[in-house]
Amino acid sequence: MPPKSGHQRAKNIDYDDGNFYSGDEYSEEESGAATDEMTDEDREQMKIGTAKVREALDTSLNITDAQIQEALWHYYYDVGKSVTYLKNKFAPKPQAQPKAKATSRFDQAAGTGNPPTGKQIPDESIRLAPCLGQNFGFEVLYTEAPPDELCTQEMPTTSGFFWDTPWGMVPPHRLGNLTPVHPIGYKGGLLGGSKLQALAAKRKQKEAMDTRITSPDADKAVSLLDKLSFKDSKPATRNHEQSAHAKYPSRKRSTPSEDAPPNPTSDPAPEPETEPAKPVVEFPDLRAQPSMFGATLCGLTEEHREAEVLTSFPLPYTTLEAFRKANPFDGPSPDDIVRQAQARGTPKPKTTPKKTHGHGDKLAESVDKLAVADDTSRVKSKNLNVVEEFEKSGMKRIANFVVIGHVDHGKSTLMGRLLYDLKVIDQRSVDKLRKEAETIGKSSFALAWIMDSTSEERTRGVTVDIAMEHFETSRTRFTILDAPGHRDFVPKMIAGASQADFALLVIDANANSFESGLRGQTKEHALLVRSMGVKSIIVAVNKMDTVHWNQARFVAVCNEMTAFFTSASFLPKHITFVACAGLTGDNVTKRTEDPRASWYTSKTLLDALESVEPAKRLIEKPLRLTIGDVFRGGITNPISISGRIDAGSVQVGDIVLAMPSNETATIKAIEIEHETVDWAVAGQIPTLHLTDIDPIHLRLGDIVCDPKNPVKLVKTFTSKLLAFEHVLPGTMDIFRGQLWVEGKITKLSAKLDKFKGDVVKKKPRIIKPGEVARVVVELEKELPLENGVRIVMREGGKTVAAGLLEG
Ligand SMILES: Nc1nc2c(ncn2[C@@H]2O[C@H](COP(=O)(O)OP(=O)(O)OP(=O)(O)O)[C@@H](O)[C@H]2O)c(=O)[nH]1
Repeated sequence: MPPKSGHQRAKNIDYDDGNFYSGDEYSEEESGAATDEMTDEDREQMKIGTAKVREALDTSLNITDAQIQEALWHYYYDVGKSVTYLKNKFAPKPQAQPKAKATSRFDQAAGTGNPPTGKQIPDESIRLAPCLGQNFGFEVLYTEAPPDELCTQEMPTTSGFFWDTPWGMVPPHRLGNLTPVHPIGYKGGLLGGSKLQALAAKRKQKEAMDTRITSPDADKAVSLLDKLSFKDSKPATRNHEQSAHAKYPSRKRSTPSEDAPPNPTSDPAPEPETEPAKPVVEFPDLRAQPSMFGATLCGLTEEHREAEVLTSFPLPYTTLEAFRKANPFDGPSPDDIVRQAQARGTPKPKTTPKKTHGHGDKLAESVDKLAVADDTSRVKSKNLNVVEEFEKSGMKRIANFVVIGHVDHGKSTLMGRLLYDLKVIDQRSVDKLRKEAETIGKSSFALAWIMDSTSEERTRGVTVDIAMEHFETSRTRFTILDAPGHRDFVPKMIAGASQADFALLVIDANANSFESGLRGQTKEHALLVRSMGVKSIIVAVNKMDTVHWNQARFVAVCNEMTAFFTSASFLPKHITFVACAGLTGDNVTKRTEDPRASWYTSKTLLDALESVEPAKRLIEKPLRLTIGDVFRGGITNPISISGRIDAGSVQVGDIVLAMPSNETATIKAIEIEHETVDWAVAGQIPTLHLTDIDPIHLRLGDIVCDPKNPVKLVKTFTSKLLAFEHVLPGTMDIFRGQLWVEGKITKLSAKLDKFKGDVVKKKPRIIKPGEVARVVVELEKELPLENGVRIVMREGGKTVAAGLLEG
């Protein structure tokens, strides 16, 4: 039968169980041995003690004098302890404990079975359990009673699955600082001696200490230190001694200096010149011969070496000639070849192929063929004057807006409806989506699927990533950035907001949903977009069909939100409310015909979008593009990025600088809304196909800028912040768009007047929600920042403040 796991044993044995002290480790014979060396004084004490114990014991218990004396002997004539022990041992046993649940072999092996019962041992809060640890040359310190399984007779030489592992054969160089002790084999008893032995030894130690230190406090402290310093006291020697004490030892009165444990406060005792002779106990060697694998792993014993057993085991085929000649690391790796070819961007000059191992060279050739398309020398700049080109083009206004709001308030559906009504999406595609949505029982999501295109988003019914779609009216080219509403995706929403000129906040008109939205992301999103510089906001009070186009409900939502927007420093003239229903299309692109909505005479959603004045384009400023997405892997365009141009312009052939990686790249091609173009200007969200750069240097949120006018990397800055929560000096996550690093507010310099910006109070201790302050921020790593850039501070997944960089 395989040895039981420690956990299983722990379940089946109880410290209170009478059998715990029985068996080989304690017998009448041994107890006799223990009294062999009694002094007169011992005999006298024994006599008195026996009488007292007998008196205290229940007469119905059948306990002999020898048993009482044995107990007294081991408890150093402590009548109380002896009585407790004898009662425990001989009193009728309490009802059997219910059988513990079996632990699976997997749990046993993984050590994840049920925890040991961990019963407390009386008078001891800390106890050393050397029985397991000694097999590995160290000891285990338990802050409570050690698991029962460590102290049972069923304990093999090592525990659990590793009981037959040849520990002793571990080669010395693998041991590090460990001093292994050879397993001592089964000996029919506890490796560390019986409980009585332990108690007797402890009492002996205490006695020795008593003679040295008289103060009771010092005594306690030293006894604790002794327990802790147990590790340092020559483990190997003690292990040998312990293993020799298979029988209960006879007790000797020893002088304190002989047996006292090492006292860390006193000078170390000089080492004895010669080691005292150790008792030799022979145990049968129960270790199995090492397997071939084990021998390979751990090395061979002397015996095996002498017997000229194989000392090494060649791997198959390694003796073959071809194997010896082939060196897989000879020459560049396939990755290196691809990278070099990409970086060069020029076809490799034809050289006479070396007759080598073939594989790497063939790959290099084929990569070079592919790399023809990646020829940097062909990326010629047309050297256009982009500002003039833009003015000549008569391009429509550009407006990018981010759709924000609490999860499930209908953002994607509303945008799907907008695109459908504007015929950006044809009827056939919508029918197809409807069918697909019906098959998985989500027909109401068909319009949302126009925006939510990934299978994850469709099956979960939740937007996960920013979706980008375009549409245009007679005056404006719009880009929709549909942000996820779920709080787990707030950083994605920040990414969307960082590319937007204005925001569309979608609110469910239903009272319950509106309330939960306020507690959730409705307000947080609005604050975030404001913190990121968005000035104008359209509020779509959506799902008006669910509240029967109740005017009072609409007014209530408008009032509550207006109060909030004002506190978040949106100007009333930049806030527009629209009552609509995305699912039915009422008031989205055309006015509703529902008679219940006759009270609403204001703008449709499309009119509201048209009436927002887009942000001013900073075309003549140096280039600043925030990377919103990175695409990798195309053969012709191995690395592409997309993102909003915050300032400046780009054209094909331009060399741009990515920050903070500080790496340059060449623009190979530009695409806007799937059309190839020669240039792009501030406000647009182009896709740039790049060359001469490794993808690792381009991350979401990085800034692509003009190498002649690069953005600075900053580690410490002053910021004017608006607090949404209480702000104290301390660590925060600092966001610059999608880029974020850990940082901390090191100083609250001043509290400012919210409207005029004047200093109201110097060195405030705390900034309350709604207050504006000047603070100093230190970042763990540098971020590309410059004056006027907006940052967001979040802590524990919550937005606590937003700031404007001052320098
Ligand atoms: N009755 C009614 N239901 C609507 C309306 N708009 C959306 N819904 C429903 O609301 C649910 C959620 O819509 P979504 O468009 O996925 O919501 P969302 O805000 O985009 O959700 P996330 O993107 O995951 O944050 C869907 O079942 C829609 O059919 C509406 O105007 N009226």
